[in-house]
Amino acid sequence: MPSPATAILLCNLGTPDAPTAPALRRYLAQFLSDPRVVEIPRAAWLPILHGIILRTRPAQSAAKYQTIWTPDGSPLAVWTNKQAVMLRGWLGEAGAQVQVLPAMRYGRPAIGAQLQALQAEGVKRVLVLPLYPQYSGTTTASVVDDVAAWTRRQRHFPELRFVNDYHDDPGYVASLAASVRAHWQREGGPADKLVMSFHGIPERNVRLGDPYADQCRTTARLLAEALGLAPEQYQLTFQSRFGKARWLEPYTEPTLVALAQAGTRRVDVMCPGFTGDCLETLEEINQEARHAFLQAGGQEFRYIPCLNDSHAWITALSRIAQRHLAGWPDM
Ligand SMILES: C=CC1=C(C)c2cc3[nH]c(cc4nc(cc5[nH]c(cc1n2)c(C)c5CCC(=O)O)C(CCC(=O)O)=C4C)c(C)c3C=C
Ligand SMILES: [Fe+2]
Ligand SMILES: [Fe+2]
Repeated sequence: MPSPATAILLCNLGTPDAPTAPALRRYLAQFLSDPRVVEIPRAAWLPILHGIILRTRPAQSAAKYQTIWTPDGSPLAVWTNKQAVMLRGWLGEAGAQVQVLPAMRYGRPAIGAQLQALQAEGVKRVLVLPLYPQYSGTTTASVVDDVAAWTRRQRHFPELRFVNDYHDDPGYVASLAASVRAHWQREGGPADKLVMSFHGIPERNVRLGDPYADQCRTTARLLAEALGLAPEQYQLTFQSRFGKARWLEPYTEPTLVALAQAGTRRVDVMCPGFTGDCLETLEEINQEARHAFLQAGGQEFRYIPCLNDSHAWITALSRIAQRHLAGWPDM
């Protein structure tokens, strides 16, 4: 059978090739020299990046990756690859003949290399679908920049469409709600509080017009409504602060410590902005934040896994894709 003329590029952040300092240095150098991620002027930032950060952080981060690495590689890559395979299967069952390739903004497989492979196969149309439900200039726009860096080098490129966000998509919210209900069923009921931790960004980006914070708040509200939670039963927080500037607040770990100190005994903790488990969820939340909560007097820290390969999520993702593929031939 000839390969389909339409493809989806399922884009994620990317991850190092190995949990080692040299692999982390390559990955972090690419990530942190993206002007979408660090907006400090190049002339000031690059000496700090190469002279300070890339001398110390690679070894520290490698040690963290070692604690979550699997026999099949980095969890972020494992889940992204599995989601791509499942999405293709789901769309095929729905009668849409599409190729689905995973692609990473940093590291491999690179977005440009995957677009080149699709072009070589004769693909005529590509839907770029980032695995970020909430739009941010730091993530979604950076994927678009990378696609544009490839089109700039092509004389003739496929027709392109981009998904900006799906933070309020009913299927996405329902799949999150289903994951929480399944967790409550396993645990015998809800904890005292549900903490929804999203990746942070600098507060300045939001002041300058990045819609990310609003979209996180909307996702959290819709999820709470789907679960029938009153405002005092859940809390939205932001994690993974990087650097000294002010980031979106409240910060996840200090909030968990404050909750424990104020007498909250049991927490359910989830990361709705991450569609697959990765370093930020498995290490920063399920190891570091857990430790901080228990050290501060909390009794039980119950981590709720990301959507990963849940059927409700792949169904939601295939519906999001189908909506954006509508009107193209063979859909
Ligand atoms: C989900 C959305 C994400 C946003 C928004 C985001 C912004 C952002 N991140 C950094 C710095 C780092 N992030 C790192 C890891 C990382 N970040 C995301 C997602 C978002 N980042 C994911 C999925 C991951 C995990 C990757 C994995 O391999 O599992 C890291 C690397 C790890 C480390 O050394 O700590 C850095 C650095 C900034 C500066 C930023 C916004 C400005
Ligand atoms: Fe990040
Ligand atoms: Fe982190």
